[in-house]
Parts: sequence; C-alpha cells; structure tokens
Amino acid sequence: MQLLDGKKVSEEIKNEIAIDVALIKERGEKVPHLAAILVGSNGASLTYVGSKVKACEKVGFDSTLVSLPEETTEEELLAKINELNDNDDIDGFIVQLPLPKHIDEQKVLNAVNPDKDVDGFHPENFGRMALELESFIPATPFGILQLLERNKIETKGKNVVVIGRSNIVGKPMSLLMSRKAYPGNATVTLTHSATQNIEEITREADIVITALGVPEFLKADMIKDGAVIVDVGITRVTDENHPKGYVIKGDVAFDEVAEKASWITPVPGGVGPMTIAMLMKNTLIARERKAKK
Ligand SMILES: Nc1nc2c(c(=O)[nH]1)N[C@@H](CN(C=O)c1ccc(C(=O)N[C@@H](CCC(=O)O)C(=O)O)cc1)CN2
Repeated sequence: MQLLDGKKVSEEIKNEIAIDVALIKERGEKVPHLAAILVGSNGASLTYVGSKVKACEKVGFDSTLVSLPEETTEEELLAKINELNDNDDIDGFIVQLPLPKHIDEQKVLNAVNPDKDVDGFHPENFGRMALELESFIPATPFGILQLLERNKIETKGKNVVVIGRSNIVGKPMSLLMSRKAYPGNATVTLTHSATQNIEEITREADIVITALGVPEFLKADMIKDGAVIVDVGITRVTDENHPKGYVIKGDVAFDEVAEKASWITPVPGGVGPMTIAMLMKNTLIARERKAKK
C-alpha cells in the first residue's frame, strides 16, 4: 500500500503558488486577495476558515475574514455578499458552509459573482464544469484530481465508485471523473443513501471516493484487492482522553482497508489539506483572469 499524502502534495502546491505570487510582486502587480465569510461559531468551520487565512499568509495572498453572528439574517448576508461582489480589491471569496438553518444556502451561493466564486459552487460554474468549459472547480474534487495526477494514478477506463451525492464533493467528483481529460475518462457510479447492496458495487471499483461522513463505513470486505481509496470523510468524534476533546475519523476503516488497497488517503492529512491548497489555486486563477480582462 502507498499513501496518497495530501499534506505533502498540498505543501508542494502552496510552494508553487508562493513562487507565482513572488513573480506577481516582482512585476509590481497586486497580489491575490481572498475573503471568507463565516456565519456563526461552529467549531469545525472556525478551524477550516482559520486554515484558509493561514494558507493565504503562507502563499503571500491578502486575506479578509468577515465573521458574522449566528443570528445574521439572510438579507444581511446577501448584502455582505453584494458588498464583496462590488469590492474591486477582492479577487475571490467564499461563504463557509454549512450556514445556520434559517438561511437558504442555495440562494446565498447564487448571489456570489461567478467570476469571484473560488469555491465553484455557483450554478454557472457548476454548469460550465459539467460542460467541460473553463470554470472554477470546487476545491475538494480539484484536490482529489491533483492527488491522483501527481501520483500518476491511471483513471482512463477504470471503474470509479463515488459514495455520497453532495453538491460540494460527490456530484462534482462524479462529473469530473467521467469527463474526457485526465484524471477522468472513467466509468463512474454515483452511490447514495438509496443505493441498495452498495458493497456489491464498491467491490467492483478500481477507485473508491467516499464522501459520506459516516466514520469507518468502508470496510476491507467492501473493496477489491489493489483498489485506490480516497477518503473525504472528516467526522469529529468525541474523545475525552484526547486533549482536543475529539478525534477526526474518516469514512474508511483505515487499518484493515490499507492492507488490501494499492493507494489510500489518510485522515487527517489526506484530502483536507488539498481542499485548502486548491482554494489558494482557484484564488490565483481568479486574480490572473481579472488581470487579463
Ligand atoms: N465554503 C466551503 N465550505 C466548506 C467546504 C468548502 O470547500 N467550501 N468544505 C468543507 C470544509 N473544509 C473547507 O472549507 C475543509 C475541511 C477539512 C479540512 C482539513 O484540512 N482537515 C484536516 C483536519 C482538520 C481538523 O478538523 O482538525 C485534515 O483532513 O487533515 C480543510 C477544509 C465543508 N465546508
């Protein structure tokens, strides 16, 4: 078994971005500027947004964190989004998900200017991605593509099984793996909560990408020998013996699955850090596209 090391690959990508930023500075141009909107104080979201701000510092971007209280209304959030849409200094921005239940998530994502939508969640970007046109690719699927490509994993003609149909990971991932370009050109099965006998489907997979959020869902007897396993799950499970009070569990029963897999992502240190690195990449792309206009 070989590790699909997201920590290592994400550092490589951030170093490459930092070199590009140094060149931007040398030319006397403005460095990319990412803004993040966080509504409420969900512990995991605070961590992720903190990692995004730290990554901006590392690669040399400007960053702005907009923290809004849990009680923020949909109208107030939409007003903030319009402000960022109109602010020429901001190249790209994200709205950290999930949002509090009283806010309509899709309505909010629809309000982001597609040119600044570095999460790739706006319907225009999603549609363009599906049509294999230039678009922003959501950071987690983009990160998985990079992990496969940089480890030279063959995908053409392979059976890929995606578990989970979220708009952030499962749906875009299934579209990307079925597109013509590498990594892709695979035969894709998108499974979800209504899928029956899922183990019969996963056992046929050359590559399993699981984004379910159920700790240790994928067991060794559900995969075939030599399969590539990509674990997107990051569930916080309470553990009073741990200094943080929780441990992070993936969707994969790592030890037993690793014995059968050819490649596997660890959790933590797999897909998570790639998500952050690819958000940086999308922000750089947003800046470059704007500079060309
Ligand atoms: N607007 C968005 N919201 C959310 C996204 C997203 O891409 N855009 N994805 C997830 C959360 N997420 C980024 O926002 C994210 C999740 C996990 C990690 C990560 O590095 N995880 C570490 C463990 C960190 C920890 O919990 O201590 C790892 O896997 O090694 C980064 C980003 C939902 N919301």
